[in-house]
Amino acid sequence: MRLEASGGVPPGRRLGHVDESSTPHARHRAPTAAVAATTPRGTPEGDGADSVIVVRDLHVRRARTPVLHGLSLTVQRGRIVGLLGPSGSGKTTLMRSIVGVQVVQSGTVEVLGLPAGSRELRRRVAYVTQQPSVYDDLTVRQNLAYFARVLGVRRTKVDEAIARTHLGDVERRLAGSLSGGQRSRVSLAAALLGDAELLVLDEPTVGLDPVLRVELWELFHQLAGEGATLIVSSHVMDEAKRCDQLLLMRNGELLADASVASVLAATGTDDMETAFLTLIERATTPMTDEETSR
Ligand SMILES: Nc1ncnc2c1ncn2[C@@H]1O[C@H](COP(=O)(O)OP(=O)(O)OP(=O)(O)O)[C@@H](O)[C@H]1O
Repeated sequence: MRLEASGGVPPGRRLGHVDESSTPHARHRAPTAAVAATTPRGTPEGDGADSVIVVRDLHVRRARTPVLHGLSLTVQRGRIVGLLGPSGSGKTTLMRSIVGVQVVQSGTVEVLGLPAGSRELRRRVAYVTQQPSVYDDLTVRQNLAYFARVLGVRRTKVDEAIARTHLGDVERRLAGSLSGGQRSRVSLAAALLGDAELLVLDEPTVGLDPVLRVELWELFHQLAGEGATLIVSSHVMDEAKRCDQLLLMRNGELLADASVASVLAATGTDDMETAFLTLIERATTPMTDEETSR
């Protein structure tokens, strides 16, 4: 995971990966299986004071290939939003668009009432990428003390972040000597230093044992209880059940934007993995004669 936007993108890191082309592309057919209980797709409620993220008709290309095909969604304050989908479905690209480091082809992304990537959002939005962003030759504590200084926050925030991410046992170890899961937690701890209003976390539980996974989800719920909004991507379907809102993605489209209960009810199952597979199956079922003759 790499900390990109808590207190700004690290020096030397280019903003807005320029990988779009201006060539228009054909609009994809909306999946027939879309579940939209939270917000009807295509009609985000952008005016509500509690909308932290409003995405409208977002199209993104990467290396000239269309990756996001007209996504629209709204996220309300204090929610934990699970961003789920197979590898390559566009989760990271959507997250990058939300934190404002992705050039978009068309559409709009508003975060906390401002265009994504606005300077004013730098301290209000924290982004933890899949690649840990830590200095290997500094200890855990030194890493966090450094980021605290960059952000201009009190040193006590370092203790708080270490405690919240359960890094106390390794705080004096060099980051380079830690396991992948521990290094990821250092990145997460750095993201917590600034009390960001929106936390965008790309696969934060990868490489964690089941106990730590549960503890991390407890932390996410505490943060949401304190008013933060969290976008958490994951491949692990049972983690979806811990979220308030699910965004299920496939091939750059939203198969569902709904609560867990709605997704399960719409697919007639109790199991999130089966629900997701059902949605995929419905989305890929060829249209019937009846539908095409309309
Ligand atoms: N830098 C890049 N240049 C070109 N194409 C890219 C780049 N990064 C991602 N892509 C492509 O964009 C699509 C979406 O990728 P993205 O990383 O957003 O998916 P993802 O759902 O986050 O995948 P994963 O779960 O494996 O991280 C994929 O087809 C991927 O190959």
